[in-house]
Amino acid sequence: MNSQPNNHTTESKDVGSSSSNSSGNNNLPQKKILSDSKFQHSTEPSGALNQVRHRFPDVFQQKGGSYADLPAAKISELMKSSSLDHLLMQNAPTQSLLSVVNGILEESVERRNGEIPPRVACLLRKVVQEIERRISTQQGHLRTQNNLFKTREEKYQSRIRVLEALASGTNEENIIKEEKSAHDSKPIEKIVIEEKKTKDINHVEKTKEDEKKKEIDREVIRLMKEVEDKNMEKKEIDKEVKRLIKDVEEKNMEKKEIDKEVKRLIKEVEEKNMEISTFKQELEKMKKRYEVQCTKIENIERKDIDKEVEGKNMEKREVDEEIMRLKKEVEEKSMEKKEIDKEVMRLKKEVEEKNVEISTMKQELETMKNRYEEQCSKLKSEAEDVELELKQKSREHEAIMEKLRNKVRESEAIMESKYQKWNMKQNIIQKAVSFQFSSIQKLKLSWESIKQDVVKERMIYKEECNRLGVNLKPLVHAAENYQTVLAENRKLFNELQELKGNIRVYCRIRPFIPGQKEKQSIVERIGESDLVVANPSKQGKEALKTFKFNKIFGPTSTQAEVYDDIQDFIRSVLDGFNVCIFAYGQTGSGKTYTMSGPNGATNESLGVNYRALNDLFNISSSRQSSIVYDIGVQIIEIYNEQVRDLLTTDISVKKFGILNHSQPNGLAVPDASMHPVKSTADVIKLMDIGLKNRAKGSTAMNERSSRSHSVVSIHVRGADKKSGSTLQGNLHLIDLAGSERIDRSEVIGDRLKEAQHINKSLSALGDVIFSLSQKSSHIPYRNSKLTQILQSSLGGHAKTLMLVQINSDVKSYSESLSTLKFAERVSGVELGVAKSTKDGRDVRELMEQVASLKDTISTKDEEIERLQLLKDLKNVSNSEKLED
Ligand SMILES: Nc1ncnc2c1ncn2[C@@H]1O[C@H](COP(=O)(O)OP(=O)(O)OP(=O)(O)O)[C@@H](O)[C@H]1O
Repeated sequence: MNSQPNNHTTESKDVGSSSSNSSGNNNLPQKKILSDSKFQHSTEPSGALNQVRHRFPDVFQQKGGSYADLPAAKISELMKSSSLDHLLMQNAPTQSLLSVVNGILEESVERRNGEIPPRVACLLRKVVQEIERRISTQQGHLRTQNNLFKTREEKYQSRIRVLEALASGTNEENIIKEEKSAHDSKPIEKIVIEEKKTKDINHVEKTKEDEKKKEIDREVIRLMKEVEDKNMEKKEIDKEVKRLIKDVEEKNMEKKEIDKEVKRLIKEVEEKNMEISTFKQELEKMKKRYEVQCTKIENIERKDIDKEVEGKNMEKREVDEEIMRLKKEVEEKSMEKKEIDKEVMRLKKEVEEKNVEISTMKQELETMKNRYEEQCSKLKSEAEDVELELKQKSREHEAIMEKLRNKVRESEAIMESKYQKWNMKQNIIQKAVSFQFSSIQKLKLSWESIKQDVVKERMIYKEECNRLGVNLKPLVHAAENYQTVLAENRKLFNELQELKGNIRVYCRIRPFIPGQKEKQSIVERIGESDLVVANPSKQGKEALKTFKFNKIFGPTSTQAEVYDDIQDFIRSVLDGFNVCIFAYGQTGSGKTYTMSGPNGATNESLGVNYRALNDLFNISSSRQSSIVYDIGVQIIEIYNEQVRDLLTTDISVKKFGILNHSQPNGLAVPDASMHPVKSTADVIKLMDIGLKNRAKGSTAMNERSSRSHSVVSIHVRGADKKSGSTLQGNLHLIDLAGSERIDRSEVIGDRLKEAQHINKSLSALGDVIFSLSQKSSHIPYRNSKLTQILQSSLGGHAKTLMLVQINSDVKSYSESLSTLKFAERVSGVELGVAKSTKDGRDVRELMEQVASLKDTISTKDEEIERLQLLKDLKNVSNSEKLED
């Protein structure tokens, strides 16, 4: 029965598809489903089935046209080998079996007048039994399927319950954990603070966790809803299945009845067949008896025979009538059989219809089952997914909970350690507090004693302060006298200057200018204050001539070195002295260089004018606490015995008057413009303007020789802040015109006139200085404009510095010699080395006086500093007292 029919391939495919949808645990039901599918396919007409249906009558016809004619062996062979039995054995479709039965019945009706051979009837019974068996198997399968559905449903229900339990379990677990954590939080204030911190840290994680949980819950609720929907659907499907099963059962009952009817009819047909066969036998016997009678008649007399024949004919007619009757009866039976056949056909049709219905129902059932299975599998996969997800979530939850637990454990440990630390600290603090308490007691006691000491100290301090106040008085007095001391110091300094000589002569030897052809110098030796020049036209000692000045600057001397020795004069100006610095020398000997510096001078090459002004401003600003200075500048030139203002563009003033007697403002040329200056930069600007406006001309000795005397007058007015007294000082910085001899200058006309004026004024200057040094009663100031202007700065307490410039070139020997002689006349007589020697004792005394005064000043300075310190200390203590 297990051997496969032609539709084996289709079945295998069905098996494959159903097995792919079912789980491995359901092998047994799957097999049943497999046989169901077999059954199902057997109901459907297939190619193989039609083949069997068409082939079947041919098989019977080939065997001699009648079933009755077939020998028993042949029928059994047919049954066993190729046809019905084979079909049965091969698990042929039910439709084919029914077709076979139908064919047999039709055959028996058509060919055998309703006579069905008993073997065929037996075969029919087998077929009917097979159909019955299949229906019952189908029924069983349906029941198993139903059970399977129920089992699956239960399984899914249990899974859903597990999922629900899992979901609710996670919630409960979380609630339990939360409760546990809440329970663990003991109401220790410090721990609560710590726990709060931990909770705050975990709060964010918990919120995330809750959100995740809520999401899972929502997913579970959605799935539960889906499961409920599916259950509802399943219930409906179950109801439908039950209804179908009921229908199938009803149909089976109907079929059973039909089968019974078929059986009864078959029985009837068999009985009729038996009757027919009995009748045939009797007919055979009668035939035989007739033949015997015929032969007997032949042997008997013809008459007798005829009579007998007539009788026999009568008998035969009777028999024929009987046969006719029987035939009629057979026809009736045939009619009956036909009716039965019709009934069978109708029943068959009905069975077919029922089968179709059953197959439709089965198909429906199958589709529903498939749908149900699909839904179940989907649900299952979803449930598995959800289960996996839930597992994943629960694992994540577990991990998070583990983390939280670890954190809680860690924080517990930390709290424990902190608690212990706090306990230790508390103990320490308690100890410290008790220790401090005792210390405070001690301190209180000592405080009391200190208080008394402080009172005592205060008394002592007061006394000390009073004493200090008494001591401070002379110091304050001394401090007040400081300015006086300073003034005294200034006075002494100027006295010292005077002792050094109010008219001083410095000699500077110009170096050879780069590019100068002849570099033969007349200077043989340069000392500190003496200079030996050699006459190039003479030899030996005769050629040498020694000149002595206050200071000699060689060709290598820098501008700074020269100014270093001039600086003291500048200080005197701020002390209210008139100072006159002028450069004297032949053209090109470096007068302008020394006084102003070269064109585009740098810091290093700046001349006396700029350095002096810079110092003036520096010193005045250092003294600004005590004296306020106002500085003004005038720049004039004396050209051809005419005074010109170099700082004005106003040409209306043609002649500048010169005041012979010093005015209260100290101005010799009051009409010249006065320019107040605040810084060196201001003065530099003015000097630049003056230099540009200065009259210059070309001489044989210098291409651009200064043809006038330039006088830069700086007028300083100081006001003492404390005393209100004022002082006035003038600084005249004079760049004289070249002192060369007229014959050597090779000038004529205007230039000659210029040179004559220059020489005249220079000799007048020499005369004035000489007269001053001789302390003559008459000083010839009026001989030139230059001496008139410088009158206030040359006589009296004025200080004069003459910078004698020498060009050491051999060619300029005679000019240099006359310059040196002029300077010697001025310095030698005025300084009066001899006079100085004469008054050596007085000078020494004065020098000693100066030294002792300097010592006094330094002592006073120290004392003032000390007093200042004491004063500061007193102030501090007073402020402390006030704070107390
Ligand atoms: N000490 C020095 N070092 C370098 N160069 C110098 C020095 N003295 C003068 N000179 C240069 O010599 C030249 C003449 O100098 P300067 O013009 O100063 O002479 P001067 O006496 O003013 O002439 P003048 O009377 O004709 O105006 C200039 O080129 C100047 O730079």
